[in-house]
Amino acid sequence: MKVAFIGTGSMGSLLIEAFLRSGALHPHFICASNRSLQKAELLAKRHPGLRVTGSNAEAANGSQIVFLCVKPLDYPAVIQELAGVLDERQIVVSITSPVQIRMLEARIPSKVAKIIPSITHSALSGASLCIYGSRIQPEDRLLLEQLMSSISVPVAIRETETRIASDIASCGPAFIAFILQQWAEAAARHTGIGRAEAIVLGAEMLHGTGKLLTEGGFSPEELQRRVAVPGGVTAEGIAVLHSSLEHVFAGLIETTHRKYDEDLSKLDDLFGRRLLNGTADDEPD
Ligand SMILES: NC(=O)C1=CN([C@@H]2O[C@H](COP(=O)(O)OP(=O)(O)OC[C@H]3O[C@@H](n4cnc5c(N)ncnc54)[C@H](O)[C@@H]3O)[C@@H](O)[C@H]2O)C=CC1
Ligand SMILES: O=C(O)[C@@H]1CCC=N1
Repeated sequence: MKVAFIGTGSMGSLLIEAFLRSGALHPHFICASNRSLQKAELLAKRHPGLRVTGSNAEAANGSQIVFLCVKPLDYPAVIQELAGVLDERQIVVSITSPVQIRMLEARIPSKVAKIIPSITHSALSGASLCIYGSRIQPEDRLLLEQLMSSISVPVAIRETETRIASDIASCGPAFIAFILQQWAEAAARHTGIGRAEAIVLGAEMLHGTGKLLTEGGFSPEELQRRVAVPGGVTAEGIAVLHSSLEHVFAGLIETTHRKYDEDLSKLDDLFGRRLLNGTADDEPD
């Protein structure tokens, strides 16, 4: 099975290397393209056999699955380049949340899916969020879920849930890392423990907590009950978090959804302009 990756930045490279490491894909069956070819060439150097090209159309041509790994506002240009080479047998996978499946189905003949990945896939873990377009057949879905399960836990979601699910699964590692950083810095400031030591302790704690919440079968409520012994320290700490965090998550969700809506309307505009004029200004890397 030939698989193409358009865009070999952070997420495109991460997906390619995770699929290779898991053994799901072999370098000889991957073709990658990137606007600046040097970035893709680094991947080819690390993985002999992997083909790279500066032409998105050449990468996509004849590939059974084409992963689009560029930023949302770069989609209209990439789709315009690919429209002439894609056919109805190919599966095109968008990895970005604001690009709607309807936007792609209106412009290319291929089957379209949206799969939002997460940096956690580089540790062959985390949930990948799968949304299937109207042309995706049961066998296409099976193929995509088999591929994604080599590096993640594929979870089917509705397109209307993309932003919130992506907040948790894809932005979540950054949000949790930020909380850990703040916690470790406060610990260092207030107690004199080393920041690095606090981060090691926190990272091991997160690893174990994640395991308990997944394979351990714990719910968040059970986990709190088991740790917060009556009259103990944890319950006092949870009371502080309860009052301090009350509005934090509502604000977070409001902000990410506002940004998503802005991107969505920019995309509608950009896709519309490309359809009318056949072109639009491209931003350099
Ligand atoms: N970074 C993350 O944790 C996650 C990112 N995503 C999505 O992945 C997408 C890519 O994000 P990153 O990899 O972080 O960004 P990035 O900026 O690292 O990579 C984008 C790549 O696309 C290339 N590119 C731009 N225009 C191009 C064109 N016309 N043809 C070919 N290549 C082109 C750029 O040179 C760059 O290498 C975004 O849409 C983002 O929403 C989704 C989930 C998680
Ligand atoms: O920050 C972003 O826009 C991307 C989407 C999900 C994670 N990172």
